[in-house]
Amino acid sequence: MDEKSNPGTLSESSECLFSFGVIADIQYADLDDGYNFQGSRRRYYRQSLLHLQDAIEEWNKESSRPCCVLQLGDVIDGYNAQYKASEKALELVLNTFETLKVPVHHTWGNHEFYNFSRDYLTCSKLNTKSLEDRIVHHPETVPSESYYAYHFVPFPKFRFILLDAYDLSVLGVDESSPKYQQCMKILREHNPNTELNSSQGLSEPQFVQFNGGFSQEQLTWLNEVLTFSDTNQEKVVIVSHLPIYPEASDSVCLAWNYRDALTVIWSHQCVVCFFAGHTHDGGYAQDPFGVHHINLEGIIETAPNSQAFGTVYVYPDKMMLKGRGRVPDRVMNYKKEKALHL
Ligand SMILES: Nc1ncnc2c1ncn2[C@@H]1O[C@H](COP(=O)(O)OP(=O)(O)O)[C@@H](O)[C@H]1O
Repeated sequence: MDEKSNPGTLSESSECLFSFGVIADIQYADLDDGYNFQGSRRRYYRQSLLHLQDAIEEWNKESSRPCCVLQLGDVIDGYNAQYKASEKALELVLNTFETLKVPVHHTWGNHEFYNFSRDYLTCSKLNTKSLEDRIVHHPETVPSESYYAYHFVPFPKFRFILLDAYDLSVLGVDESSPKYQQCMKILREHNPNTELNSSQGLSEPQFVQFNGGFSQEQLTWLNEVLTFSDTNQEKVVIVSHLPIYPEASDSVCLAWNYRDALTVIWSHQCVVCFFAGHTHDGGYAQDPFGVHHINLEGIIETAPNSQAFGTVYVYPDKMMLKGRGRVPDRVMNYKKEKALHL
């Protein structure tokens, strides 16, 4: 399904319940324009901050303000580390987010780990876990401190889950730690290349250093939250920096163990959609279980005369993404027998 429609003009059978904003791969740096590794896509490092300002301005003036914004990771570019500008760049971006009149939920991507350690991020304003929801009498739905993931309820019967796609990763972890050794072992088992960022010759091209995956512990937690949501007839939106569905993404950009995440999600009814960043090109596919996978176009590769963000309008029977600039509109119907009865 790849319908285009305008939530503003579509004749609605029911009213919009609430909305939320989405934005990905800002990758700000105080640098002249450059290119991606392949040299095929221009990157607008300074412009990215102006794109963010523009998005915030639009969200702030929407007649019915979004409940929150989901920032899908890679908020500043890895180049900042090279120029010892990481903290300054982060401060600029976070100061810009301060002008947003609704809460922002930050996801962590590879560029966060090029600039900062996991410990640093945990103590930074990029850790928005304080916005999490705690379900009373359900300790199994409380995430462990060993990964950065949480869930929250922006509107009754709708649960949002932020996943940590770098829970298994060699990025951001101390090289002397057992976790680093374990993750390097996984990576080397799947990638014999000297340059671990290269996917050349790999049967599973997602096993590159700039990706990561989900630990069994995190997947078990996800399963518990989805079980609760199924039982309570909630609708669920999942967010991760890395995509998990091959038909919506470049195969190199997928999470290492994307199949494990899909297996968990597919064993539940409640998941409506899965938002990811990382690819910059954008992508969409609905999987055989009816879950909509959206890879959002990245701000960093968005020309000054365009835009790349969206607002998702939530209805009792569907969600509608209204894209701005190079983000297309999408209609995401709920699984037929599972329309929400309010
Ligand atoms: N095929 C490759 N071979 C070697 N290094 C690569 C390759 N592709 C990407 N890299 C490196 O991996 C890192 C992440 O790549 P990049 O395209 O910048 O990721 P992102 O899309 O997240 O910005 C960069 O340091 C880049 O130089």
